[in-house]
Amino acid sequence: MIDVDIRLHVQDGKRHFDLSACFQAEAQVVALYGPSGAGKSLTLQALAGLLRPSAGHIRIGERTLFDAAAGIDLPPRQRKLGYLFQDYALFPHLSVRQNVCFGLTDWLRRRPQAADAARVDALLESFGLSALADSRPATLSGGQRQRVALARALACEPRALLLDEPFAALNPMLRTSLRQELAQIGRQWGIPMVMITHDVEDVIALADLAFVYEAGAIVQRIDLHTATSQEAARSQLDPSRAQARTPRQLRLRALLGAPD
Ligand SMILES: Nc1ncnc2c1ncn2[C@@H]1O[C@H](COP(=O)(O)OP(=O)(O)OP(=O)(O)O)[C@@H](O)[C@H]1O
Repeated sequence: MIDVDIRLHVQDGKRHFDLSACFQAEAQVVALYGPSGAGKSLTLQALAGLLRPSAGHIRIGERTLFDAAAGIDLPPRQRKLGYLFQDYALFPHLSVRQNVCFGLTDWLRRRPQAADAARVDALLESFGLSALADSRPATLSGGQRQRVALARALACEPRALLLDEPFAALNPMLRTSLRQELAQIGRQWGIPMVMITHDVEDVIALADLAFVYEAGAIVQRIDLHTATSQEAARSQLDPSRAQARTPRQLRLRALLGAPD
């Protein structure tokens, strides 16, 4: 269960932005969807503990990560969340294995402990990265880089994964296959995910629940499963509807305000 109710103000000189985001979700994959500049990334940064809201609370499962009234504000590391940045933010001078290990080591302890090293090996194996373990990010394809970033985000055994536009850096052909991969990873690891996206197809392919953002607020909640069954019934009643997209896709695209 993810329970978010936050107010946040950011300012840069004369430019400022107010966010008021409130959502509750009991779902494997939650999408934050909406136009550029609507406040999705600020929400994700607040969840991760990189930005401090002025009011409200953030709870994931039994844990309170932030509660302004109770004076609770866990530092990012203690929040136990994996963060996948839009451009993956891999360290160019480190190998694939060192990138995946990064959160498990520090300046004093440069090598992971045996149990951590075994988990990293298992992660590299399950992400198909073992043969690339000693390679640098610059020599990898976009899909391989995404997998390294995901493996790194999972290495610390997070309670939830935060994904900022996980497919933005990929070409359209790769997007389709990596959406399926990400869905499989979510099921396999049983980790809830909060995903930012601009792309309706990401929402349709992956999300259980979507929250639509507009100008710093959430204006709509869409349950993708309910939408699917309603549309299935509708298409049986009216099979003459457009063929180019499935009825489910059309219904969801309409809900999300996407062009046909
Ligand atoms: N530190 C800051 N100071 C002032 N304004 C900021 C700051 N950080 C973000 N903003 C503004 O807040 C608004 C929301 O930003 P945010 O990054 O959350 O949007 P977004 O919905 O994630 O957009 P995108 O989909 O393009 O990433 C934007 O107009 C942005 O310019």
